Amino acid sequence: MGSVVMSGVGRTYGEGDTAVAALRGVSWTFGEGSFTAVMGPSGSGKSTLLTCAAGLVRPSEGTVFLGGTAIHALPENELAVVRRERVGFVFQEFNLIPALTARENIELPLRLAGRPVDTARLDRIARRAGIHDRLSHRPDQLSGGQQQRVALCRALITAPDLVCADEPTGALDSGSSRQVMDLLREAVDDFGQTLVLVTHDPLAASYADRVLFLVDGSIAGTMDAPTSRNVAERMAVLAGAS
Ligand SMILES: Nc1ncnc2c1ncn2[C@@H]1O[C@H](COP(=O)(O)OP(=O)(O)OP(=O)(O)O)[C@@H](O)[C@H]1O
Repeated sequence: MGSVVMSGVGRTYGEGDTAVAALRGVSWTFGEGSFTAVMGPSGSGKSTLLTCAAGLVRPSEGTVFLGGTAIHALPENELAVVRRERVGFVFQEFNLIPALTARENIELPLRLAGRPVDTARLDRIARRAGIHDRLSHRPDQLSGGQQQRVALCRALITAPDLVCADEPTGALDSGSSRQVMDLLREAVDDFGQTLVLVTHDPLAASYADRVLFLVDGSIAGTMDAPTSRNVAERMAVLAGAS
């Protein structure tokens, strides 16, 4: 059920003379258990695509099915539950709660949903993330890379239909970035998660099964089995054309 099917999705911000068409008629299926990187020039609509897929932003037109649920048509209160319980988010700024320990941060989505904490699953995920010996630390006692790995554990703890990662390595050095990207790849390969990654970094994109290129709010092409070199070359072509 962890697929996202978008059909004819458009999103316009503002009205009249100041209206900006951020997405224009995008149709795409993020298959269950797939890892897709979304790339494109600044302002091409990457974050808007991700937030429409996750139910954070409502499309102006078109339909979005998340794990079989028509989220474009849900009332706000039901959409909030979908976001909380069926989508995991990882952002550039780790967005951990400073007063909570790493373990409490990871447990938070389950507690908010009134669901029991599966301690064995939490420990397994934390061990895979290499933070099992840091679970009683608060975020300010952790490195940036460790904080991002805690954030990723928090995104995975509910076994969501979709994991959204928006520039998750943007604030990390190359070593920490590699650890986070390895972990995202494992979330797909070993936990069967469906993952959509927005990134400007060709190296990060090379971890995906496929890259989706956006230009001016439309799909401008795809690349399967990407390498960082091939992605960088395509991005240079797109930047020249846009
Ligand atoms: N809340 C908003 N209000 C008005 N315009 C917006 C809003 N969010 C995005 N836009 C506009 O929509 C277009 C697409 O933005 P979006 O953030 O989706 O692009 P992006 O490819 O993720 O950009 P970047 O790589 O710079 O983060 C841009 O022109 C942006 O200015």
